[in-house]
Order: sequence, then structure tokens, then C-alpha cells
Amino acid sequence: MLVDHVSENQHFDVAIIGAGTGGYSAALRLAELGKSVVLIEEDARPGGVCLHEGCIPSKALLRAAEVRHLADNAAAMGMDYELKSFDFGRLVSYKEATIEQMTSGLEQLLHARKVTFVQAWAEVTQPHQLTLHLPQSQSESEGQVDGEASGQTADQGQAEDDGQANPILHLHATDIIIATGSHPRELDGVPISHKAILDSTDAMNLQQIPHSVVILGSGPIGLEFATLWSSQGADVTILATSPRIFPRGSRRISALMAREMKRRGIHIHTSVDLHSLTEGDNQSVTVRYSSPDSTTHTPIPPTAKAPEGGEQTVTLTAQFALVAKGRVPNTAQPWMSKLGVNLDARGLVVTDPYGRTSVEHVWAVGDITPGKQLAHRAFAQGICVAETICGLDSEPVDDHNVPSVTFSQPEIAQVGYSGEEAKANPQFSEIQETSLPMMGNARVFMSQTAGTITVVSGIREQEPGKRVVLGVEMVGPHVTELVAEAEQLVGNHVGVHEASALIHPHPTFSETLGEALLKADGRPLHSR
Ligand SMILES: Cc1cc2nc3c(=O)[nH]c(=O)nc-3n(C[C@H](O)[C@H](O)[C@H](O)COP(=O)(O)OP(=O)(O)OC[C@H]3O[C@@H](n4cnc5c(N)ncnc54)[C@H](O)[C@@H]3O)c2cc1C
Ligand SMILES: NC(=O)c1ccc[n+]([C@@H]2O[C@H](COP(=O)([O-])OP(=O)(O)OC[C@H]3O[C@@H](n4cnc5c(N)ncnc54)[C@H](O)[C@@H]3O)[C@@H](O)[C@H]2O)c1
Repeated sequence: MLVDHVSENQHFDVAIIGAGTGGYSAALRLAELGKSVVLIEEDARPGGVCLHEGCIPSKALLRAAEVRHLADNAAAMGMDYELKSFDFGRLVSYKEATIEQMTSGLEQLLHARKVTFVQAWAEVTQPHQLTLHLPQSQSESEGQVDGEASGQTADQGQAEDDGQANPILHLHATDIIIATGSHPRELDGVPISHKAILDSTDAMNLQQIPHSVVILGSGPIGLEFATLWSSQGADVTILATSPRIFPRGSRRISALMAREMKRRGIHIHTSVDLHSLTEGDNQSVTVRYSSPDSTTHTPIPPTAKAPEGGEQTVTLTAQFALVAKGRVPNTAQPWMSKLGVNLDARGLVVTDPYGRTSVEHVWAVGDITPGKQLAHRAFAQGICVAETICGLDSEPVDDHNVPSVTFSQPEIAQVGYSGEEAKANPQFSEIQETSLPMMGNARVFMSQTAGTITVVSGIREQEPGKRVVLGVEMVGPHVTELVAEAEQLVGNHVGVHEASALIHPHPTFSETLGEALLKADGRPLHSR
């Protein structure tokens, strides 16, 4: 993106630091509401993690896994396909083209709404004042600083610099939104080498199909990469420190996912005690761990050692290790503490429901705030902050109504309360969990992917006598789409009886939710 023209000491209504999903959604809404907005991003192009190294590239790669699954199961319909070759370079080009298409669309939208985009590392030095550290090459080649207004340009060699020869520029803004996002968490004492020990960004940019990978972590990133690499023929092992994979979901989800992933040849070990992770000279990693179920897997090469304390210590060698144990907010930037922005114990920015931080006229959105680190939550927060700044009566984001989706095979989707959460909440009573296996649905059966759906219902203290849908969780084909309907029911406190009267087209995947609601209402149709 060609950066926009800005002048030294130029004033904007709102300055936004970080052009990821949170930052750019706020920028678009503010501009729509007539504010002058500057969007400041360290990278050359807007989009942040989601567009460049998260949601979009991972789903482009996972599209290939879907196609592979279809082809692998075509024999049942009389079509015998054989994968003759896999040109990984072309898959990478497909991913890159997808990112390019989405990024240029976003750039055009920002431009059309007259949002000023500046490539720089920004800090807030005083209330309403920002200092921008411009990249050297860009300020020289494109002249994004107005030389006349500032009296200094980088190519005159007179620009004020930040001590590292980066020209700096000062701006003023009435309001400032911090949207600096997050980065991958490292294993204690084991740095990401970016060679054989990878984080998700490295994994996304691999230029080859790995032959063996060990994945440390079984959250969305772990399960999505396990799906991707196993579909490409890699030998994949998931090591989970928790007693079950995908611990943020219910036991039912974890059990079904473990069964389905093992059916696809993925090795899974839970309650793992990780002893060491080391990188060899020859692009390989060695992991030493023990786990109650470690005897069930033959490591490559098989180098199981003598039992230690009842559990066997296993030494596993693989080409790569992916560390996928969560993300850390980008709040360790010294200016944030100097400014007085309050952080919680995990380093997340403390805000009120509308995104106000502890510093007046400074707001925060996205992965740096407590709650689900998801792009669609950041979009909604960005809109809410923008509207609140403009004095509108905006709806704050309720984390319980933010759906979670994982694009593994099978997919996982959740919204609202799990059974356990609902039972622990004193506002709810008479909690029921109604489960339905999805395989009874014709479309699910044809897709040859197992699935299950659970509707959590109960009585809210605000509406005694009315059983409402409190939560829905699903594992199966297309559930990342089906969850949108469930969200409407949960978010609007729709009664189970009313929801079960909604008619779903036949034959569709969406009927599974209709069937589960009928069952929850005590009127099962195609189930017992
Ligand atoms: C592998 C992976 C897959 C994912 N898949 C999904 C998915 O399918 N669905 C989903 O909802 N979510 C997904 N996520 C999560 C999603 O990417 C994040 O929740 C989302 O990007 C958060 O947006 P954000 O605006 O808070 O921050 P970010 O997208 O992290 O953007 C922050 C931006 O701020 C910039 N920045 C930081 N400090 C400064 C500074 N001082 N000055 C200037 N610029 C600065 C950074 O360069 C960055 O571009 C995924 C994440 C990963 C890692
Ligand atoms: N489809 C999606 O929406 C999507 C996809 C990818 C990522 N994301 C987002 O990105 C963020 C990061 O994802 P993630 O999967 O890395 O994090 P996560 O926090 O969801 O899961 C991390 C997992 O690692 C485990 N773990 C912790 N320490 C470990 C260790 N030493 N060894 C092995 N396992 C360990 C945890 O028990 C947990 O299950 C999440 O907040 C997620 O919402 C979303």
C-alpha cells in the first residue's frame, strides 16, 4: 500500500495504533461516521495477524485438506482418484493470491473511506500526542512526511531521528485506540528457533510438506495444523499437557475429536509431562516426554527408554516441532506503562465494556483485551469503540455471544455457555444438556464425517418459567457456518419451544440443529 501523506504535528480526530482486524474495523466505522482517522501500522500493509499469518492463510491451506478429504472418500461413490503429485509451490501461490486479493480489497476500502494509512511504529508519548518511527526506506522513497510543513525531510538528511536512524514524525489526536494485537507464546526456556522449532507464523510460511511434526498444544492452532499436515501425508503427533485435547471444549468434544483425529492417523498423547525439546543440527527436533498413554505410540525412530517413576519416558524425533500454546498480548511496549495504561496480571489491557482504558481518551480493542482472541470479536469491538467515541449508544461485546470456531476435520463450533459453565452460574437453573449424534442426518452421512451437537438449555432468573437456549456446541461438517444460527438463539435468549418451531430446509446440514432443538423441547423427530 502506498502510504498516505501526513504533515508534522497534523491533528486527527482519532489515531489508531495497529491495522489488524480490531484497528481497521474501528477505522472504517469512524470514517463512515465522519471522523478524520489515521491508521498507523508497523507493517507495510494493513490486515494484521488474521489476514497475513492467521485466519486467512490457514483457511486457504486447509481448503486443500478439504479437497483431499473429498477425493479420498470418492471411492464410495464409484470414483477412484489417485493423488499423482502435489505441487506444494502451487498451494503456496494459492494461499498468497488469497491474501493479496483480501489485502488489496481492504486497502481500497480504507482509501475509499479516506482513512489515512501510515507505515510506522507508533508510541503515545503524552495524552493526545503520538510519535511515529518511520521506516527508513519508505520515508526516503515515498516521502510520506510533508517536508514543507515539518521543515525536515529524510532525504535532506535533517530529519529528527529516533537514535536508530529512523526518521520520526509527531501527530496529535483527540482519541487514540490501541490495537497492537498479540504474538505466539514460547515454551518456558525453549526459544522458537524458526528453523526446526516453529511458531504458527513459521508453520504458515513453510515452503515444504513436512514428513514428521510434533505439535505442542491442542487448541485451535494445534488442531488446525494437525489436520493440514496429516492431509498432506505427514506423520503428526500432538502432545497435550492437559488431560484431554481441546480442553476449552466439553469432554464430549474432546473425546470425539480425539477419535476422529486418530482415525486420520494422528497420534495423540495427553497429560504429557514435557522433559525437553532440543533442535538437532540436521533440521530435526528431539522431544523427551512422559505421559500415561505414551506406550501406545511407536516413536520415530523407536527410542523409548526405561520407565521413570511409573511412566515411560519417550524420546521422539521429528523434522519440526510446532509450539502452539497460546498468544501473548503486545503490551510490553514501554510507552504503554509510561502512559499509565492499566494491565492485568496476564498483561492484557483492562477496559470497561466499551473499550475505555484507565487513561482518558485512550481506548483498546482486539487481542490485547481480556476475552476470546478472535478476529470477529475484534471487528465487533472496533465498531463498538468507534460508535462510542462518536457518542452513539453502541452495544458492547458479550464474550458469551462470540462464537468460537476451529477449522479442523471435523470442525468445532461453540457459542454461549457449556453445560458446566451454565450449572456453575447462579443466574441459571434447571440446566439440561441435549445431545444428538449428527450421523442420522442424510447430508452429514454423505459427507463421511462424524459429528455431534449439544444444546444447553435452562431457566434464566430474569424470565422464570421459560426454558431458553443458553449454549450450543457442535463438532461435524460445516458447523463453523451452522453456529451463526445458534448464536441468534443464544444472544436473543430465544425459548427452546419457539426455537424448535423454526423450520429448516430438507435435506441440509442445518437440520441437525433443528432436530437437536426438537429433542431439547421433548419432541424428538428422527432421534430417540
Ligand atoms: C494461526 C492463526 C489462525 C487464526 N485463525 C483465526 C480464525 O480462523 N478466526 C478467528 O476469528 N481468529 C483467528 N485467529 C486469531 C486472529 O488472528 C486474532 O484474534 C486477530 O488478528 C486479532 O486482531 P487485532 O486487531 O487485535 O491484532 P493483530 O491482528 O495482531 O494486529 C495488530 C497489528 O498491530 C501492529 N502493531 C503492534 N504494535 C504496533 C505499534 N507500536 N505501532 C504500529 N503498529 C503496531 C502489528 O504489526 C499488527 O499488524 C488466528 C490466529 C492465528 C495466529
Ligand atoms: N479458528 C480459529 O478461530 C482460530 C484458529 C487459530 C487460532 N485462533 C486463536 O489464536 C489463539 C491461540 O491459539 P492456540 O491454539 O495457540 O492457543 P490456546 O490457548 O487456545 O491453546 C493452547 C493449548 O496449549 C496447551 N499448552 C499449554 N502449555 C503447553 C505445553 N507446554 N505443551 C503443550 N501444550 C501446552 C494448552 O493446554 C492449550 O490447550 C487462540 O486464542 C485462538 O482463539 C483461533
